[in-house]
Amino acid sequence: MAETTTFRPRRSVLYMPSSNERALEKAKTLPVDALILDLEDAVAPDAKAQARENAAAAVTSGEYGAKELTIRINGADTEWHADDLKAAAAAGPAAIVVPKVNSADAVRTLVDAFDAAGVPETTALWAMIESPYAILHAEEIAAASDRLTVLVLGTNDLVKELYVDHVPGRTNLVASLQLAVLAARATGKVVLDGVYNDVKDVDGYLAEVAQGRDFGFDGKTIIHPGQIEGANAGFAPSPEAVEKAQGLIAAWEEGAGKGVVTYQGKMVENLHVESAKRTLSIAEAIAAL
Ligand SMILES: CC(C)(COP(=O)(O)OP(=O)(O)OC[C@H]1O[C@@H](n2cnc3c(N)ncnc32)[C@H](O)[C@@H]1OP(=O)(O)O)[C@@H](O)C(=O)NCCC(=O)NCCSC(=O)C[C@H](O)C(=O)O
Ligand SMILES: [Mg+2]
Repeated sequence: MAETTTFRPRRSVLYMPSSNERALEKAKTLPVDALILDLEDAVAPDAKAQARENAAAAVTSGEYGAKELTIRINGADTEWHADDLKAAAAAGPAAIVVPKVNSADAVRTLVDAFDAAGVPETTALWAMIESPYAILHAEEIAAASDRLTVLVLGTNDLVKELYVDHVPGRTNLVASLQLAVLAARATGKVVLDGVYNDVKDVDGYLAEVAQGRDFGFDGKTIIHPGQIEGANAGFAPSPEAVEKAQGLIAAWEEGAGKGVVTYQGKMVENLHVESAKRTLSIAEAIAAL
């Protein structure tokens, strides 16, 4: 289940309350890379059972095209966790998203629980990193199992646990975001940025998308259809970046055998060529969607 072998775009990963049947229907046509069918925070306690059924039915419906379908279950310390896991195991989504994963031991316990519940091997574990303790142990969490393929930042819970507010530019989260990206890169995992709550603030949202991309996130979790386009564009290589990557590779190949060439006046070494090739392979994977 290594994520590094085949690249799968996860620019836009949309949460939706699995109790919201209208949203579940609408999502079939939305151009997102992945969906998180939520059973946790977005679903009221008295709607949990129906949401569980809806999420399982969505996963097995075959009506969501190529979108990667995941189910976010309730945390291991809740009364709903066991039933959620059982339903998700039977449905077999691409991944089960588990909130508030705080340690490597918690990952190992979850993987054992997946096996005990009969979760298919094709279903990965996506772990949500959303507490100060989890941030400080993100590398251990990420490395704890091959089954864990994606780290998902939960910035609402993180802000709550840090006793801070959401501020423009996320200056109070910079260290946390960077640690999460470092942990993912050090262990070969995918890492998704947290959500932007103000669904009407387009400028603020796009600034946060750009910030997440610059930090090195692979994509953004989102909460509203209006946020899809910004994430899809922000986490895809721009046409200029693709053109530059092609030119850089061509310049390198023309200077065959030299350890260093220049492109557009700048030094190019093999490591820059590797980055350019990565850019092109991401662009190709997106084009192939
Ligand atoms: C945020 C919302 C409650 C806003 O809902 P609403 O006011 O109904 O939005 P609109 O009227 O603008 O909706 C327009 C149409 O789009 C559909 N819609 C809206 N949201 C979604 C969605 N997420 N997925 C699919 N479709 C959606 C509406 O049904 C309308 O459709 P139509 O009538 O046919 O035109 C709402 O957007 C929402 O509930 N969002 C998801 C909230 C959620 O899942 N939250 C939990 C995860 S966030 C989190 O906490 C992460 C982490 O744990 C952390 O700690 O940070
Ligand atoms: Mg959360």
